Amino acid sequence: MDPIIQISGLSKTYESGFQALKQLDLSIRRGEILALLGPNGAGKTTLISIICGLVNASSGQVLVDGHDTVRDYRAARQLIGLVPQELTNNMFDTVWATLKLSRGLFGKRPDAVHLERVLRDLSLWDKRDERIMHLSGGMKRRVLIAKALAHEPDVLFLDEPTAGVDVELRRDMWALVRRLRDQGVTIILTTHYIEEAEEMADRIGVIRQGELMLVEDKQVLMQRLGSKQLSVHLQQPLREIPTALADLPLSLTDAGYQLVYTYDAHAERSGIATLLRLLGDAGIEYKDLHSSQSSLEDIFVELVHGEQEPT
Ligand SMILES: Nc1ncnc2c1ncn2[C@@H]1O[C@H](COP(=O)(O)OP(=O)(O)OP(=O)(O)O)[C@@H](O)[C@H]1O
Repeated sequence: MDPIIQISGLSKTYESGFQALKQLDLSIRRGEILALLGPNGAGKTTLISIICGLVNASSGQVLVDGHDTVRDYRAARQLIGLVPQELTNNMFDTVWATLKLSRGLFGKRPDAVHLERVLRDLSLWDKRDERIMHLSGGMKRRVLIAKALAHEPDVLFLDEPTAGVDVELRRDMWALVRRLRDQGVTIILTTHYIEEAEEMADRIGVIRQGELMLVEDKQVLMQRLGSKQLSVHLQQPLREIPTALADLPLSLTDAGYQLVYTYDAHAERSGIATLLRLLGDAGIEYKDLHSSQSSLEDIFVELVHGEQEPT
């Protein structure tokens, strides 16, 4: 793995005493699309704000392409484009002036060709001479994205990019994100929408109460989703899985009273008939059989709402 961002032991306690991030470690791969899922207040915006140098961490370190975001702030920040949740444009400026200024702030030489491309990609070219205050809400959000791309960042953060936007803008944004990824830009997006993570991401991370509960390749997660489980509740507990069953994908739980068999939900043969025959041959009796299939939604709900911390 070639990480572009390395986060280690990152914690944040706000002045109120609230701990928003707890010892978070994460490596973000160069060129990937990483979706960070999590409920309201999980710490996603805090994490992004620390990486972008807008909020100070209480402890821990963030390196962006090897540059420490505190000691080497300018070099690190220059590599990053941030599309925040809230509108932060100067309403009196024109679209073109906003982009030009933003590019200049990052010390990049003027490049009208690049800015034109960005504006055309976001269907904003016709609006380039308009003052931002005269644009619709959707157009203002497009300007936020254009502004984040004006200095040609290597990493783009999108904080809940599609919350409350219409279908057309959502589709345009997804297409743009894919194009940027094809150009080698690393993209991190936060979202509440599981479908968005499924549709867009190479990897999915789940944050809950300031902790990274899981970060996994989407394909691996989807494979796990494609698997089904059959639970066999036994009459008598087993101390271990008998040798006759050793080749099957089985695990023993519930103090030896339950055998869990995992199989591919889409396979032609589940192998259940073989399992039951082998159980019979080995003289293992069971009371009950129960099958289940999990979805990304289940995994997410379980992770996020699973064990609530005592309040
Ligand atoms: N400046 C602050 N002072 C005190 N607490 C804060 C501050 N900013 C955020 N918090 C708290 O930190 C927690 C994490 O907030 P954060 O905005 O990072 O969550 P989030 O995952 O981005 O949520 P959302 O999905 O709602 O945007 C929340 O409980 C929030 O109330």
